[in-house]
Amino acid sequence: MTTVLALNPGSSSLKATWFDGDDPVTAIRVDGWDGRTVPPEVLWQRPDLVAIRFVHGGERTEPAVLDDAVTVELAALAPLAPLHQPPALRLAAAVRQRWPETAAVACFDSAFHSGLPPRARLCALPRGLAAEHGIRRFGFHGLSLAHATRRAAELLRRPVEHTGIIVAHLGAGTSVTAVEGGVSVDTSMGFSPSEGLPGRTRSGSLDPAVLFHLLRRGMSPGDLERTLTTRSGLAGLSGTDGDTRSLLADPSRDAAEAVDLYLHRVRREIAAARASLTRFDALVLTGGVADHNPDLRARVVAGLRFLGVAGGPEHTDADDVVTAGAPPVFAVRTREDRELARQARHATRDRSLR
Ligand SMILES: Nc1ncnc2c1ncn2[C@@H]1O[C@H](COP(=O)(O)OP(=O)(O)O)[C@@H](O)[C@H]1O
Ligand SMILES: CC(=O)OP(=O)(O)O
Ligand SMILES: [Mg+2]
Repeated sequence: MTTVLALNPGSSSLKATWFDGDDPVTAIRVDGWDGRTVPPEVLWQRPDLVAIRFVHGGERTEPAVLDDAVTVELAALAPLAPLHQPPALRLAAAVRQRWPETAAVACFDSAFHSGLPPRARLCALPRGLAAEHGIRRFGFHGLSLAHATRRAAELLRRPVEHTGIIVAHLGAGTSVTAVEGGVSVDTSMGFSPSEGLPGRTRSGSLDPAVLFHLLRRGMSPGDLERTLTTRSGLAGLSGTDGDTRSLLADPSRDAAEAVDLYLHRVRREIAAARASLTRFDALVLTGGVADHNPDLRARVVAGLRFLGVAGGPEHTDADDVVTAGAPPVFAVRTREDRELARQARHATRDRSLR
């Protein structure tokens, strides 16, 4: 049986899970990971195969076995995912150095969105300019979405081809995606994981005039990028570290306003996603916030009665919570690790390397 190490460098944590076949045997989570040093416990035991989450795969639609050429290609995308791509590249370098004989597979968040239709993929810029600079919308959180979509179809007891769902991934990064027939048809993150909803430290979408204004007032492009990616979002609004646990424990008005804005923006994005679907069979909530905080889940759902979503009786199904309604709400536990292991096994199934 193949052992797989699944590595998920998120913007607020590093998660590692060892699988024996399909079964997770050990998992560790390093909260507040600095993205620079690779903690030794993450590389404690050599697996047969390593799967590494890269949020940005550019135009790639499938996982790729990491070699020098793929690494150079992924490094070129670092400016489009500054919180994620450099740490993932460091992790990949450490893995390849430690276990040069072991295949390491890059699995991409963006690949789940490779079927976005033009209306969701294009940016409303001059076409020539967008083409010259490779500007288009990609979408992220795809490994989480792939698992959530599969699980939602199981819970609906229907083939995935006959489902229309909205998935809100509520983690340190926040996104909402409309998935029809198992395919992403629209999503709130775009060219980079900075578009759309505010995150723990990311501003999310802003009027572009805010950027011109700050640049004209003397802020450098580098400072602007750092401010919008590491000092904004829930952290910037509240003066805390932006973790929902810190926000909910903070009695200040700023923290309460940050939570209110977050919930409002998540609901607004869910309502917008409904316009991208021809059918709406379930709302799926996933990501660290949804996994750990039933109260915040209920507060998102409480404002969505106009979509037919309502807080009804709940039951658990394996790791997940089903709230009855038409459509129902599924709190699907985030399992990017399972998806990583699945994709890496699939990508290397014909290789003698394993
Ligand atoms: N026990 C918990 N209670 C409430 N919120 C939590 C808890 N654990 C994690 N979270 C929330 O989940 C967020 C992290 O989500 P996660 O999806 O793990 O992020 P990432 O993958 O980007 O590191 C934290 O910022 C925090 O807001
Ligand atoms: C894409 C993204 O924002 O990921 P995470 O929530 O893991 O930081
Ligand atoms: Mg994450």
